[in-house]
Amino acid sequence: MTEALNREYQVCEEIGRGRFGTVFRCTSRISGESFAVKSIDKRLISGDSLDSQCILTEPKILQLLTPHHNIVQIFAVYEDQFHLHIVLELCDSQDLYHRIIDKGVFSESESKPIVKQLVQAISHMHKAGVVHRDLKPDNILFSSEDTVKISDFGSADIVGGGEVVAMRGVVGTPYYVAPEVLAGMEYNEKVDVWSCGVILYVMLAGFPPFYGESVTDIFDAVLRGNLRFPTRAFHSVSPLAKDLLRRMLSKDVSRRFSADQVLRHQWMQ
Ligand SMILES: Nc1ncnc2c1ncn2[C@@H]1O[C@H](COP(=O)(O)OP(=O)(O)OP(=O)(O)O)[C@@H](O)[C@H]1O
Repeated sequence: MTEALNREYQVCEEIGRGRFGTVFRCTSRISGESFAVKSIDKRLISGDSLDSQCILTEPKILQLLTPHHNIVQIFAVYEDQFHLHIVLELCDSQDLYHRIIDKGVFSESESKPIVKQLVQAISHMHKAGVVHRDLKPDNILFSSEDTVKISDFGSADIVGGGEVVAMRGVVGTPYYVAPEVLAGMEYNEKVDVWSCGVILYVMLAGFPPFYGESVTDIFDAVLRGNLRFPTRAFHSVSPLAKDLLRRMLSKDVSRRFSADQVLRHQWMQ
């Protein structure tokens, strides 16, 4: 562990592991307050790879976006020859992925406050020219029972000075990734609205809108983008919720809602 980190924080138990690092709970030696610290061993990542760009992108983007009530706050970065330590707001309430597994299905009134906070954070990101590109329930953390915090900006990118322009490159997770990304086309910030639409659908239905037995089948289903609302899962879902889902999951990017349009939709009121 980097000496400077140890001087300021007492590093405690491991709370998670990702592709690039291990996350520990830590406490400030001054205030006694708890935080999370994501520690990356730079020796495990080859110098000029895409992965090494990812680890440096995350603190840079978090610094750009902080503070926002629904984005994990960054407090400090410590770097030495071998390690990068990112001190973050501690989000120790169950993440959305595990909530979905435990609950199965959310009612509209249960999903609304979660999705609203999510879209408020997405709108803030997009205004700053940041596209997350990997929104999925595993990256939606909670700092308390009902406060959403978007995390894991390792796949995010900054595009233009607050102006989001066209991007390329396949980034994301099969069920949640937008069709234009898979098609290898240029894409923009609306890929995050698509992913958020998939998240809302999964919460209301208990299963994803575009499904397949293998990764290739999932990709094919996403590319077809044939949105259905099976009666067994949607019989009690309101027409307004379905209307919003259609607008968030529009294959035609120009017709797909922006984050601000989603926030203004009647279902959100
Ligand atoms: N601020 C935080 N507070 C509490 N737990 C966190 C925090 N950030 C991350 N974690 C936990 O640590 C785990 C690893 O997080 P990390 O961001 O390194 O990777 P990841 O989300 O699994 O994504 P990837 O491997 O795609 O980068 C997460 O699954 C989460 O459970």
